[in-house]
Amino acid sequence: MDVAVGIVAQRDNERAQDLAAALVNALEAAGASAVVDEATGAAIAATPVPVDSMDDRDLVVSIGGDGTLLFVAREVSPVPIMGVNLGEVGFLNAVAPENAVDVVTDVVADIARTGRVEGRELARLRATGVDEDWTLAPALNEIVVHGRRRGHGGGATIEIRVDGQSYAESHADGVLVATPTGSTAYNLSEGGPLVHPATDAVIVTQMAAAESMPPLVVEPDTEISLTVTDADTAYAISDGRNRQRLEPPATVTVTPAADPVTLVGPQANFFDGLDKLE
Ligand SMILES: NC(=O)c1ccc[n+]([C@@H]2O[C@H](COP(=O)([O-])OP(=O)(O)OC[C@H]3O[C@@H](n4cnc5c(N)ncnc54)[C@H](O)[C@@H]3O)[C@@H](O)[C@H]2O)c1
Ligand SMILES: Nc1ncnc2c1ncn2[C@@H]1O[C@H](COP(=O)(O)OP(=O)(O)OP(=O)(O)O)[C@@H](O)[C@H]1O
Repeated sequence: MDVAVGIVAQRDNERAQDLAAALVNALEAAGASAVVDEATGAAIAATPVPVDSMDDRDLVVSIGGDGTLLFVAREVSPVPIMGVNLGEVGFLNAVAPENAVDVVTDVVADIARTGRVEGRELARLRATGVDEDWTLAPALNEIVVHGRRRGHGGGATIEIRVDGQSYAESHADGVLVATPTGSTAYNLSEGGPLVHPATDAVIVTQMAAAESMPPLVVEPDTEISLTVTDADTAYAISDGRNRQRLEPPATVTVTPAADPVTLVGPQANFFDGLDKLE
């Protein structure tokens, strides 16, 4: 089959753009078609398309840091994604830049031969408003519910219910519901546990709670509900970017999202990656 690839390079990053240009050349030489995001298309000789229109591609390559991959996942999933790491941490991006051309052309040759893409499915979380009509973009890392702002005077009282049973209720900066993927991100900074990526789980971590309970790990099909009171304003936020303003009292329900993210390419060694975290 003719394989169609999309490439998204971190904006304003010349190294990412140079690598995108090298990938376009290698893919076209191998008989595949390649398009790039619009910002990259303005900098290199390649066909630019909006990132959200890459959902018709067989594979999308994200060149940048974890933030770029989270952005690409939001725009193109369920299309399989390969992450090339140009960032500092790069937990989600297993491919080193010097290997990118070889790894991408090998994967594209496999897709051409088999018509299939091999990848690992990463679960996401879905947050919806109870009695309010909104749903956030699915979260690959975490859903955070917090008060007006982080820090003194900005918190709220948040009750956490797990499949209908009350687990904790406290004044806090917020509460974080994370996937195993997100365990190494914001969850870790707030004292939540590391969860190995092969584990199916959802993590619930309070943020600077006055009366804290230990972080809780539950099985993925659990319904977590967060009821916010004692604040004029609060927010529900998916992966740090997609946010919904709440007018407390308000309840947010967090459940498994229907579509996972499919990550293609070699899997980063989890324990080696931990050295990169602060
Ligand atoms: N105090 C904190 O640790 C904190 C605060 C806000 C957001 N975040 C994280 O940033 C994410 C949004 O990313 P962004 O790029 O838009 O914001 P950003 O640019 O502020 O990135 C924050 C940092 O989180 C790292 N990161 C993201 N996902 C990770 C993961 N799964 N494992 C390990 N590190 C990871 C990134 O490499 C970056 O260094 C959110 O999902 C949240 O997890 C962390
Ligand atoms: N090609 C692009 N087109 C549009 N938006 C982009 C593009 N590349 C990056 N972005 C925006 O930039 C954000 C992430 O990039 P950012 O530079 O903040 O972090 P990063 O990829 O984690 O890199 P680093 O590790 O260097 O911080 C995305 O959420 C997205 O909004």
